[in-house]
Amino acid sequence: MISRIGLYFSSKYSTMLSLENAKKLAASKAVDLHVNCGDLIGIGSGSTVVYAVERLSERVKADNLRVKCVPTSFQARQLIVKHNLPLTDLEIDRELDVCIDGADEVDCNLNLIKGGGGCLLQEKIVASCSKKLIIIADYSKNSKKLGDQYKKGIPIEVVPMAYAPISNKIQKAFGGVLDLRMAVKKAGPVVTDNGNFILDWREYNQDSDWDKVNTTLLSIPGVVETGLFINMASKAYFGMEDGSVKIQAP
Ligand SMILES: O=C(CO)[C@H](O)[C@H](O)COP(=O)(O)O
Repeated sequence: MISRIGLYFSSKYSTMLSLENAKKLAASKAVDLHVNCGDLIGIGSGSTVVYAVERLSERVKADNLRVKCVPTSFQARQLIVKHNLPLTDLEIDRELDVCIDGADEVDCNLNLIKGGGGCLLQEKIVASCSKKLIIIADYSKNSKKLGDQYKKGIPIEVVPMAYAPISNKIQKAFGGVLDLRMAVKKAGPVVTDNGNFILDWREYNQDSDWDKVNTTLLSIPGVVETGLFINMASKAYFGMEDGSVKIQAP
């Protein structure tokens, strides 16, 4: 089901909305509609989540909203701390009301590619402990099939010593190309918050049964988690170029 929440910006924004403004629009709308006083919230990772935390912080100050936040990454933890929001974890709070997170791509069935920022493992754990996963994104993330928009590949977090045989196994089972994600401003590969490597899987079959593929990938020894979030999202909010918010629900 897809719906639109009217035009929020008048003449001032009559030109096309930038990606940053679209992210902000989606993030604010999702926080306003899905966060209630007393909630335990999972805080996702990435550039769109920055706007969600800013909106949360505004509501805490303006409306005396009481919330506690569980981060999905080092970046998310820093955001929570920067905005003086109460920090908690899954040892203390095991079931969360809502998790708000970004995505690299959202298909027409609300299946997601995540992990472009390398934080997929903790994101998936926190989302799995939340009653609902709300996705916030700009219009460029909205697609029909996984791979239509996001061309960098499906991120797969792996134990470092196993990255080469895992690449071979995936290539043999499903085809495509696997790249070991390399760091920028550091020699060698990206090392995740959990001390693992990331393989980005490109040129896969876009018509795959993603649930099955995900299960098969997870059965390979050394695969820690995949960036395929299948049947996990409750709703996605997209900030659109025309200043509206598109809501996608199952
Ligand atoms: O999965 C993620 C990080 O690992 C992010 O949610 C995803 O990459 C989207 O990020 P952004 O909001 O910057 O577009």
